[in-house]
Amino acid sequence: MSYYLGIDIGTSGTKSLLIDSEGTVHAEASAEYPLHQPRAGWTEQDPEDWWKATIRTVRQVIQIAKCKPGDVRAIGLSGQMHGSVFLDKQDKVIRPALLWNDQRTVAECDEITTRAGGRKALIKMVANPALTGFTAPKILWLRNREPRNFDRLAKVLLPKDEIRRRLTGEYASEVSDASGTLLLDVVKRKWSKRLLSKLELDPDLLPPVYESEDVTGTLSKEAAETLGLTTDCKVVGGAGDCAAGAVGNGVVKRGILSTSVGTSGVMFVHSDTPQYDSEGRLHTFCHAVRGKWHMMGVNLTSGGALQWWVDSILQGLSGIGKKDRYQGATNEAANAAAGSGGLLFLPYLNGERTPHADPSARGAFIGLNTTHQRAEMTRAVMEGVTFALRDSLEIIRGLDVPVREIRASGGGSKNPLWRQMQADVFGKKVSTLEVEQGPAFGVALLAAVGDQAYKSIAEACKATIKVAEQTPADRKATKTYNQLYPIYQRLYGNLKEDFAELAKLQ
Ligand SMILES: Nc1ncnc2c1ncn2[C@@H]1O[C@H](COP(=O)(O)OP(=O)(O)O)[C@@H](O)[C@H]1O
Ligand SMILES: O=C(CO)[C@@H](O)[C@H](O)COP(=O)(O)O
Repeated sequence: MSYYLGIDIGTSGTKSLLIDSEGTVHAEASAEYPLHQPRAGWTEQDPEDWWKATIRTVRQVIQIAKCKPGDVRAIGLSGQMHGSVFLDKQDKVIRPALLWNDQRTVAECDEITTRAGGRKALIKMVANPALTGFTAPKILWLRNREPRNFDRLAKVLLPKDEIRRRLTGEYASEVSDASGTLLLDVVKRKWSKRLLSKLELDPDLLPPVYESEDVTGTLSKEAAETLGLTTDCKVVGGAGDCAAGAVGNGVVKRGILSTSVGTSGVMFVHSDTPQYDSEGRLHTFCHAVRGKWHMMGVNLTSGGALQWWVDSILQGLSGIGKKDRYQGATNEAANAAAGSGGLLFLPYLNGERTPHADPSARGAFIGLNTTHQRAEMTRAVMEGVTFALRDSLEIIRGLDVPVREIRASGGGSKNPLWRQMQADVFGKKVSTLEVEQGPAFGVALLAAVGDQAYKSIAEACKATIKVAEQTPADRKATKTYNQLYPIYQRLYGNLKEDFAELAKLQ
């Protein structure tokens, strides 16, 4: 039998999953790792942790599925986008990777916009404005703030592409993840020589860029031995986790929107041509589907807000272990009514991207009174995150993009309360699929396409993706949320200047 392996280098951990050519999942495994915050607004991870989690989870799935090494024909890689792995000439990691939600590059975003000749000129070259989380500002930050490290710099890789290097010995990226560097000509699907030259960056810093289903190499002898696989096993381009999740959710045509509550929150729609939000609130990136694009809105702290609330503030619930902590907290939240007794939560704990693009935005509970208990506060955190997703939905609807179906994914959407809340806040039924590991499943499908088990990604999705459950909106709850949402929307504008003052003091 032929098997395909999907590996997703997420922010909270790595997930690996093994499917056969019919798309049946034979094994799944995950391993968590820490996120380091040396200062407020800075987020870093050690690429070595991703590699160790990759080895551990791949060995686990091979063991669970009891497959022969030679039966694993191809691997697809997915991962958190925008992160910067800085390598020297000997392929040594120079410093910890800066992540997608790191906010230290405000000055470098201004520098990029100026060097490009203004925001409009920049968007013309790379389809997007400069945002702190993207990769190009991180490279400039290294040049400006750590010149000795910059002098050693030979290659910059995205998180999943660093894992590819360790698997195959090859430097390579693919169009969907490369779009989030701010250095890709998204329309032409190749590196923007023009912008690289304006930024005085050597194009050799970047790896060759492929389409997502293309084979970029095979396992090296060392990697094959470490993982218990063979050197015939191919590695395909794969995709950034948002596009990979969209493939795993079957969002490969217009009309379906996917929402993801992972550490970040994502609202994703397919487009047949490059389509733009004139205000730059949504990103316009290449899709993992050849010759197609997508738009998405991204919230920097989504499931991450519940993680912060449960781990840092509640610090566990009596009698509930770490593994069940989210379920324990959300079971309690289910005892509070929709609307959390008029308590609102702004989830901008790490600044925000869509719709505010403001690194200084901060989190807040608004409307507290003495009747509010822990249940209301936990529920308000979940509702605040869901309102933030609705902000992206409203922008997408405003651009006349058809939204006939909403598919919910990510760790948070495994939770029935959060699924119901999404349906109620969006005022529309949400579906979930039989396979919940969106990005890992998506890139396992890309691996199957790369191995020619399917003619196209669309064909692979049609054959393998099945809706498991539909959650209709509850009218009464939707009415409550429709009263609260306009207040939620106004709060950021009312607090913006105070957030900026506070951020300076943190
Ligand atoms: N049972 C659960 N109930 C509610 N939320 C959950 C549950 N399990 C995970 N989550 C949420 O999912 C998030 C992790 O989602 P995941 O898609 O695995 O993220 P990432 O890809 O960023 O690593 C956690 O931060 C948490 O908020
Ligand atoms: O920044 C983005 C997309 O633009 C994030 O979606 C990251 O790609 C991280 O994703 P998760 O680890 O939360 O899935």
